Amino acid sequence: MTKTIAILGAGAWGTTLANLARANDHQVRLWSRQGDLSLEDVVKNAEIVLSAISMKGVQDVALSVKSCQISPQTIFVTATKGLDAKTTRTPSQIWQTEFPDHSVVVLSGPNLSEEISQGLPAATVVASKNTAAAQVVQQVFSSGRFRVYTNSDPVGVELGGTLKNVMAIASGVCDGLHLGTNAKAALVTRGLTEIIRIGKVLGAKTETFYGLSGLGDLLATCNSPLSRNYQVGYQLASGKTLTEILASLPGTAEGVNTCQVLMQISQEQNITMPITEQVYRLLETQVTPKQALDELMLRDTKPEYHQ
Ligand SMILES: NC(=O)C1=CN([C@@H]2O[C@H](COP(=O)(O)OP(=O)(O)OC[C@H]3O[C@@H](n4cnc5c(N)ncnc54)[C@H](O)[C@@H]3O)[C@@H](O)[C@H]2O)C=CC1
Ligand SMILES: O=C(CO)COP(=O)(O)O
Repeated sequence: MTKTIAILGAGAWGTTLANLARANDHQVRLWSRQGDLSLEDVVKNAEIVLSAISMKGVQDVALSVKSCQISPQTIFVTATKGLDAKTTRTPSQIWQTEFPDHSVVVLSGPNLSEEISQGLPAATVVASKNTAAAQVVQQVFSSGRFRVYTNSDPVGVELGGTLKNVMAIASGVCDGLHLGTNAKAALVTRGLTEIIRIGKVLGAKTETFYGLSGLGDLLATCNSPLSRNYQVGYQLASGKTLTEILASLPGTAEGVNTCQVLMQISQEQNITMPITEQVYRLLETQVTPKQALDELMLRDTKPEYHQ
């Protein structure tokens, strides 16, 4: 059945998702700060409101939507991969706080928008506490080139997409320094262990991180020059400054902000995050890429798995 869908954020991801929904004959209205349509007009009578806004704009946009006319049945979908700098909340937690009586669905997976725009096949996950709402969103986007799975762990799905961005920066550094395939495999695998350690404390289920939105997105983003986060790391390794890199980067690299928020969480909740800490110190110019590598390689020896 045709749905009326408001998509907020007309960047790379919002535009790609709009095209996927339109290809399935849904009525899509796209909103951006620079566009001609008002937020009020875009969300009016929408059965689904999907946000693909960069993390830094989510709280303000959610508050603006709150002052618009929204049907009680409207499903909110969030596709942002980040953490709020002020509150450390995830985007779905922000939307759910502002709309406590609505269903909120997280959409996240190994989804480099450039490949999807080219019509290449991809899969994703839609996760919600409300299974029926996740199934509605599944139907909206599913097609022969975009396979959509449901999941009942929204925070886990969301954190998989968010935490891997920091590992993608580290992977870019690893490739930029030409450290080889063994080093990359070690980094991504220990990165997953670190993601699971953080994710469990933040309320996610371990098994979610072994799925598309966890391991799947980690593999895609850590291995593709199309990833903006990977590009940040790769170019840092080549000697550019973060300011120079961000000035020429097409779109948002959420891992930079996420890394700062994670350091705050690490201190507050006493979670060990060695890779995240080195990425943070590198972004803050406290270490060089080579020093960050040495710090990780020369940590105390330990069993692979410990409590
Ligand atoms: N591009 C991709 O391949 C994918 C991106 N994502 C996530 O989707 C989100 C958006 O990414 P992209 O579309 O690639 O970024 P982008 O930089 O291309 O677009 C960001 C959009 O957010 C809007 N925006 C930024 N700050 C705002 C504010 N303060 N108020 C209102 N609107 C604001 C911009 O105007 C733009 O429409 C990010 O969290 C990203 O991690 C998720 C999956 C794939
Ligand atoms: O999340 C993404 C792929 O799933 C996009 O990665 P970047 O934001 O690093 O480009």
